[in-house]
Amino acid sequence: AFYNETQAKLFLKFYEQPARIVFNEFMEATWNYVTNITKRNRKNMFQKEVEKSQFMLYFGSRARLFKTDHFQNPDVKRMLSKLQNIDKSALPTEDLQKYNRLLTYMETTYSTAEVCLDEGPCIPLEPDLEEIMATSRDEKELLWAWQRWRDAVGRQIRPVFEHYVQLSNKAAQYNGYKDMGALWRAKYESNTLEEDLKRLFDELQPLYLNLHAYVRRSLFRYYGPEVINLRGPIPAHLLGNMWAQSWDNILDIALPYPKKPPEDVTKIMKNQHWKPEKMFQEANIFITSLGLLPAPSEFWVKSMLEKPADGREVECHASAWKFYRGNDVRIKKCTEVTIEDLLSIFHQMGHIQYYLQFQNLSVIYQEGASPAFEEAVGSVITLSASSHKHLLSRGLLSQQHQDSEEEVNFLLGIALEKIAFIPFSYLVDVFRWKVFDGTITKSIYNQEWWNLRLKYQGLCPPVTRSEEDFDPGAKFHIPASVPYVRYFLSLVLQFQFHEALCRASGHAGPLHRCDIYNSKVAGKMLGDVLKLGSSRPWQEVLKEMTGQSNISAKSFLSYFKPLLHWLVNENVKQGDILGWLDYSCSFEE
Ligand SMILES: C[C@H](NC(=O)O)C(=O)O
Ligand SMILES: [Zn+2]
Repeated sequence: AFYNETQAKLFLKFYEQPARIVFNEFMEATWNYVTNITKRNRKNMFQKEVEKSQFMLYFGSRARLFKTDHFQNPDVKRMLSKLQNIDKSALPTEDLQKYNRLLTYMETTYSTAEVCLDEGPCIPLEPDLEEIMATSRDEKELLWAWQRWRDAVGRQIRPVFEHYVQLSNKAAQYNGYKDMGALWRAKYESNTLEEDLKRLFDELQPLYLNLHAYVRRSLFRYYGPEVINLRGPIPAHLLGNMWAQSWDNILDIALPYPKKPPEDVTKIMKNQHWKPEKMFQEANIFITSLGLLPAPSEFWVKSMLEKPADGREVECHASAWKFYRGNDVRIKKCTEVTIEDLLSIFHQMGHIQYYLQFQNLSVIYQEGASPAFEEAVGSVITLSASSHKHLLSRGLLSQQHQDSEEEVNFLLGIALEKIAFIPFSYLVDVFRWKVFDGTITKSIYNQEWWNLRLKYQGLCPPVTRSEEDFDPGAKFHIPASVPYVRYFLSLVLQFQFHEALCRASGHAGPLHRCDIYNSKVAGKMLGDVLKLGSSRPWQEVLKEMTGQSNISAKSFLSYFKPLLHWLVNENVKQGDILGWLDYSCSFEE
């Protein structure tokens, strides 16, 4: 029996209140676990997870009973169709409980892993191993940290990951998708997603290839010809980051004009006795200067802004949380006083702002217009916050004027974060989509991961890898089953937003000098997007904001145009080739 539109409206109305209660209890239980990893908290989380899944199965299956073809109200149709995708909750109970155990085992293994020195202490990823990867310039020490982290995490996760893939695909099929990759891609409401991704990647390739060649030359000068092959890929442990996903920590090695080094903002923050709370207040000040909503008092009371000092095990990977109860929004982050963490806090506070802005919508619409929109909001604010003009105005820089060479140094610093991230953010889900659709079978997980790392990033493993290893498992989002292509799309989107907001704020001149701080016009433009949540297709939202209905790399390219010219000239001057004709690190015969 198919029900009519009036009954559909009642059904959706009836859904709201219980949904808020069930989701709130689930979020509280999950929060309690990740901020205090104990058996009891895990058991409670599993219990709440089952309850949430039963609730979603009840409503998701009934939502399929409505024939909406002749319905008049587009909202009712959109809400019913969103209700139908219940992800892993579609699994039979014992499969679901097994799946939840696998997921929690992988995520907790990652979050509690430590690397032990031969004699002496064991050190965790945050902050210790990340600090080594960011600041050590000793190739052997970098190799030690890089390899031991992968031994401690990737190898443990590999056997479980194979079962996770099977159960993920089973859940996807229950929801009517051929595999979990298809279910993840469906969130973008686009039947041209994969070609759009390929087009954007190709448009950005010249930027990446020129940056790669230039950084390879810089590393060659620093570490010498035994370590760097000027015609080959770059060893993955030398880029200032455990996953070589962003290279901003090796700006000192790659600085275009070393006689004009930029001021060290981290040092200035430490000299000014910045504390984590002040870093969050700084982001709040920026956001409220746009006329957007302040972080509510509950945020300051309930968030975990630092790694607890009481010995508790916590999940340190930074994330923003909503609890389906009005102003109860929180961030969990093991904050260190560094510029990198300050900018990461701007990113997380962008998620918080989205939650605050869409809280009056139906629960069904309380998410970003697309996962990429959610990621882009905080990052677009960070683009202004990291500008020379803004840091100067906030007393985090003292040098008034930036000459053209200093400006190249600045742009290279932003490029090491944003341009380096292009291929990494693209390949993580290219890998996982192939794993889910069966192209990459479990016997070749690691070699296929490194094939993609070579093909797209021009990186190679600094030591021989085998199928005992599972290097993708050493990156949070894989054991945590968090999709990643959202960050690639956000990279492009955040510059498209930035250009629109800068124009709205009355900015004139190069895009990289824009700071929308204090612009109520820009704030309103952004707020209007956030208030919509996922109630409208993201293409419509993008058109209203920027005038374009498709995601475009034009803004990204124009932001870095001055730098591309400089890089091309530099690479020609050095006689450097773009790309990596050779295919392996020098150590391999
Ligand atoms: C870019 C992505 N950010 C996040 O997870 O918050 C990462 O850390 O890899
Ligand atoms: Zn994010």
